[in-house]
This record gives sequence, structure tokens and C-alpha cells, in this order.
Amino acid sequence: MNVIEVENLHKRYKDQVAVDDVSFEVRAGEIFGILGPNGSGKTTTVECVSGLRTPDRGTIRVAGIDPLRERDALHRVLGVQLQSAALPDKMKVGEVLDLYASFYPDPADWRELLDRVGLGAKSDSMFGKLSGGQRQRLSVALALVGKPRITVLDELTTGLDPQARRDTWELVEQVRDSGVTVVLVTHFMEEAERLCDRIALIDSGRVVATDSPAGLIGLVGGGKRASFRPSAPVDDAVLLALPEVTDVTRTGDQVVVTGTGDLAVAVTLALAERKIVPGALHIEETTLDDAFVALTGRKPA
Ligand SMILES: Nc1ncnc2c1ncn2[C@@H]1O[C@H](COP(=O)(O)OP(=O)(O)OP(=O)(O)O)[C@@H](O)[C@H]1O
Repeated sequence: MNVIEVENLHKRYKDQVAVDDVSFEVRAGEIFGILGPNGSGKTTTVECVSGLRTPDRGTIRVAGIDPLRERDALHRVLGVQLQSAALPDKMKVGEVLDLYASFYPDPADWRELLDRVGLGAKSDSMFGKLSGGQRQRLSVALALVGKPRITVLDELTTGLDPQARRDTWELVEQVRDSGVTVVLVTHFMEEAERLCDRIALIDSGRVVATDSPAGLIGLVGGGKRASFRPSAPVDDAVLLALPEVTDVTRTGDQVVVTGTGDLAVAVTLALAERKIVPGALHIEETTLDDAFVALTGRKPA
């Protein structure tokens, strides 16, 4: 079942087209990633979905609700955490939650919510004293205080250290596992690959592809990559003749072979038959980064 449907969304700011033509569906119970480099139109897209901006064209439905026409109904099903929520430094965490809870007719028990996001001991702390990771956790609690069916989390881990980022990822999974559909906006390929059930890959205001992380990687041939420095010259044709190999590129004396299956074994055997040693052999799985580069023709920002 789809809980969000976006069709042909277009939004321009004066002479800047932020969202050119974006369509996607979000299914109930998934973590859906909106992934793309800075400035690709992700925030504008979710602001339109959240009823905070008026699209120039296109249709949006959130649990069947038109975000612009039925704001109160939207408010009941969708909890939003947008980038850099500004809260007064001197406000206590508990006071912030009390305030947000007062916006809803039937709010969640915010103390329980604070425990869930790992801030149970912080209700008397001032917002200004929280670390970056704690602020992000609080922002997740604020997005959930209205007991939404769907939540939008925008650039949740930007600026966090690796441990805080991993903790936040676990929290997002817990939110999904508690039955809330999550729309996760991110420009971190690794984050999307690790967390999302499906991803809309966005570039310059357009959806380049929508699929599971494995599906996106599969779209570009998927599989593996082996790079090495051969001890003697080897023709591309020798490598391309192997059924596991789909492509061979070279940078200086380094050879990069992409393919599938037992790529490294096939390549090293073929080289061994010619008494060539693959120096500095390095084997990698194709990542979303690679898929992004292949699908857009450029590096992620
Ligand atoms: N309020 C605004 N007025 C004018 N231009 C804007 C405004 N908001 C965004 N833009 C421009 O629209 C484009 C898309 O921005 P948007 O914030 O939606 O992208 P994004 O993918 O979320 O990027 P980021 O991750 O950097 O926030 C950018 O070129 C941005 O400069």
C-alpha cells in the first residue's frame, strides 16, 4: 500500500528550478530514501510533501490527503523533522516536548518517547547544552510526538561523528520497526545504502532511478570491482573474454575490472596463466556511489 504518492512535482524559486519533475511512491512500513547531492531539490520536495511549500505543478497525496488543502488532516498523519530546527537554547527538553505535544489532540507520552530516543535523563537539560547527536535525537522525538503514521527526517546525521551517526541509524530503524513509515532525506550514499528499503535517487531536480539499494546497484551492472597493477602488460581483451568481466578501465598502470560472480578468482587465474602477478590487488563491491556516478555521469557532491 502506498502512503505517499508524488506525481510530476515541479517547483521553481524565481529563476531557479529547484524541483524539475519528481515522481515517487512511498510504501507503508518502509524507510524510503530521497538521496541526492546538495542542492538537488530534496528539501524542497519534502517541504512540498509536508504542505510547507506550494508546488508550481504536480500532485501530492499523503495517506490520500492533499497537503495543501487538508493541513489539519495532514498534521495528524505526518510528523516532520526538517533541517536545523531552531529552538531557544534556554528551553528545557521537557518544556519543548510539552509545547509540541500541546499541538496535538492525542499526543504520545513524551517521557516514554524521550526514553526511546535515548534522552530519558535529559528532560531537565537545556536545549543549548545538548550535543549535535542529542539534538538530532530530540528532533526525532518531536517528529513523533503527534503519533504520526509517517515521518519525514531531513539530513538527520549531517555534522554528527561516526558513533552518533550509527546510533541515529539504529534509532531510525527502531522507528520503522515500530510501524512508522520513514521518509529519509540524505546526501550520504552510505547512509542510504545501509538504512533504506528503497531509494529515489535525485539529481538536478529529477528522479534518476527508484529502487532498493541492491536494485540500484544492479541497474548499473552491480557486482564487484577488482583493481590491480599487473606485473607485465595485459590486454583488455584477455580480461573482457572472461564471462565474469563486464568492463575494464585503466588509470596509469592501474587496471580496474568490473563484473560479477567470482570476479577476483577469474581475473587472478587468467593472469596467473600468463604468469602475471596482480600487484596491490584490491577488491570492492559496487556501492551506491558507483551507481550514482553511472546513473548521473558525475560524482556525488
Ligand atoms: N527559499 C529558496 N529560495 C531560492 N532558492 C532556493 C530556496 N530553497 C532552495 N533553493 C535552491 O533550490 C535548489 C534546491 O534546493 P534544496 O534545498 O531543495 O536541495 P537539497 O537537495 O535539499 O539540498 P541541501 O541538501 O543542500 O539542502 C538549490 O539550488 C537551492 O539553492
